[in-house]
Amino acid sequence: MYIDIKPLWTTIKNNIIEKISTLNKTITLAAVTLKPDDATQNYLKNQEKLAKKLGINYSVYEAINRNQLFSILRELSSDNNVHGIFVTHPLPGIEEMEAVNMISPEKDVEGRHPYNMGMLMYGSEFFAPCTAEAVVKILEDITKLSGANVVVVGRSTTVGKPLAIMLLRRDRSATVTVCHTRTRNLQQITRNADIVIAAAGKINLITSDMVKENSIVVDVGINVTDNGIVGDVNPEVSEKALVTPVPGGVGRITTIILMEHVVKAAEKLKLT
Ligand SMILES: NC(=O)C1=CN([C@@H]2O[C@H](COP(=O)(O)OP(=O)(O)OC[C@H]3O[C@@H](n4cnc5c(N)ncnc54)[C@H](OP(=O)(O)O)[C@@H]3O)[C@@H](O)[C@H]2O)C=CC1
Ligand SMILES: Nc1nc(=O)c2c([nH]1)NC[C@@H]1CN(c3ccc(C(=O)N[C@@H](CCC(=O)O)C(=O)O)cc3)C=[N+]21
Repeated sequence: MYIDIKPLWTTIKNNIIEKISTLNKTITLAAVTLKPDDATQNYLKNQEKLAKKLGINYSVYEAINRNQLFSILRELSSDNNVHGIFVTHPLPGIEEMEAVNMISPEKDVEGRHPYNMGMLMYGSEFFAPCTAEAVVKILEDITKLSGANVVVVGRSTTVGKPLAIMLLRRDRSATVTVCHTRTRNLQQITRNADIVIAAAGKINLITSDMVKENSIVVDVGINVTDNGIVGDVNPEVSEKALVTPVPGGVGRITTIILMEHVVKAAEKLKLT
């Protein structure tokens, strides 16, 4: 079966609309990219669509090299009219920590600056990485995490690693296993999981024989094919487990959470 994420999406959207109306000012999100891959281009397109729908001012800045990328990030960080800065991952040929370090932590709506990452380690999730937050919100909506065996496939700094940290937080207390390309016997590990989170970017990585009957499978993958967007989870898994769809799953919640974070940044910046 597939999980319907629409109710969660609508709740977050309504919360955003209410906050925007009380703020009563133009909210601005700036997206910064360099050599965007297909999944990134899809995300930027969806960000633009949603920002427009919510009345959030939105622009994309495409840098052509490292110097230009860094100067754009510095300029946006000191621009009082900009509330949130989003920088795409991957950034080919660029040391990512150096790039995210240029963003003012108060505008770092994806929680990627070392300050916000450090806060996350202490359990403070003011700006948690949006996809990790999306996965946690989806799971908290449908299941009990305490003591659950959760397997995260993928260890990126944007998704897998922060997600593992968030699932470990005392009020969630999942038992977390993180897998990657050097993991041996992935199938054996995922078969024992109550919850599998696929965040690898590999089509059909998770097949039916790899999951337990009636488990939950969260598909984070966004793979662009000639026939549209597909995730990391083979569709046959939905006959055995409860699965989040792609499209219309984690990606949709991620995008609305990004907008929620921009509104939070605008609220906070107003006070300071
Ligand atoms: N739905 C959404 O909102 C979002 C979707 N995405 C999508 O999720 C996917 C992952 O994104 P991201 O984390 O940024 O990607 P990265 O490429 O940065 O990381 C991928 C991770 O998956 C691991 N991996 C890759 N192949 C395998 C495999 N065969 N077996 C086990 N582990 C594997 C890699 O291992 P190793 O470290 O060993 O290389 C790595 O840790 C992409 O498709 C991306 O487009 C990303 C963000 C948000
Ligand atoms: N710093 C950074 N953070 C990210 O979170 C990040 C990134 N870089 N780089 C690229 C990947 C990919 N990604 C997507 C998120 C949502 C959709 C999304 O909402 N997609 C629609 C697809 C709709 C369609 O076009 O069919 C859906 O899933 O319903 C897509 C892709 C975030 N990523």
